[in-house]
Amino acid sequence: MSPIEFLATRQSNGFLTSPAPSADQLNAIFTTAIAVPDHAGLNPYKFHQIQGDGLTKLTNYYVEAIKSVTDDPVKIAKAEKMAYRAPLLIVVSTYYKQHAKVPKQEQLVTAGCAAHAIQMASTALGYGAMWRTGDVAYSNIVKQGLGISEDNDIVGFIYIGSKSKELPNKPRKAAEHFIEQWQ
Ligand SMILES: Cc1cc2nc3c(=O)[nH]c(=O)nc-3n(C[C@H](O)[C@H](O)[C@H](O)COP(=O)(O)O)c2cc1C
Repeated sequence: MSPIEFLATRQSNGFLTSPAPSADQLNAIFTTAIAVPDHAGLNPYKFHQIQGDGLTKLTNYYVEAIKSVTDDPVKIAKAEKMAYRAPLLIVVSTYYKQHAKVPKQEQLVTAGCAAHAIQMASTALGYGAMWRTGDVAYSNIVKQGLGISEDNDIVGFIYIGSKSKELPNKPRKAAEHFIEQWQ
């Protein structure tokens, strides 16, 4: 598959199981994450690599976060399972730096690019990956549990694992609908 074909046909896969990428593969994945465009080279991101007992610990924060906004037993039961959707979870958050020429929004974009790179590198290695957020991404309880300051943002939870199900290629819209030939 050509690089263009790879980029154009990428898709998420949330049907994930063990094994997760190996240590060497994870090193390769993180290497792509820190190779993204980054104005002034601020490295305005942090990655939490969470597996095993970490998923259990994170679940406690997920549940606490959901219980703080609802007492709906269905939502609480969902929160108890969420972290175990994959054997590996990478939480991508911002790590904003003060810089005269690089506003926070640019740093957020860089962190988003890093999240995309993590998903793409995982896909390139044959794994499935799914970028998720939801209430838990915007919860100070979860942020505090992970040691992320309130003034930073969780950009995404990237769930990664071996695909338990192959998905058919998703039809995409033609790109021309989104392009204006401006003169
Ligand atoms: C910032 C961000 C947050 C997302 N959060 C969720 C989410 O919480 N739940 C979900 O089902 N999909 C979420 N998605 C979308 C999926 O990751 C995925 O992109 C979407 O289902 C389309 O599938 P595709 O990537 O195969 O085109 C999010 C995507 C982005 C970029």
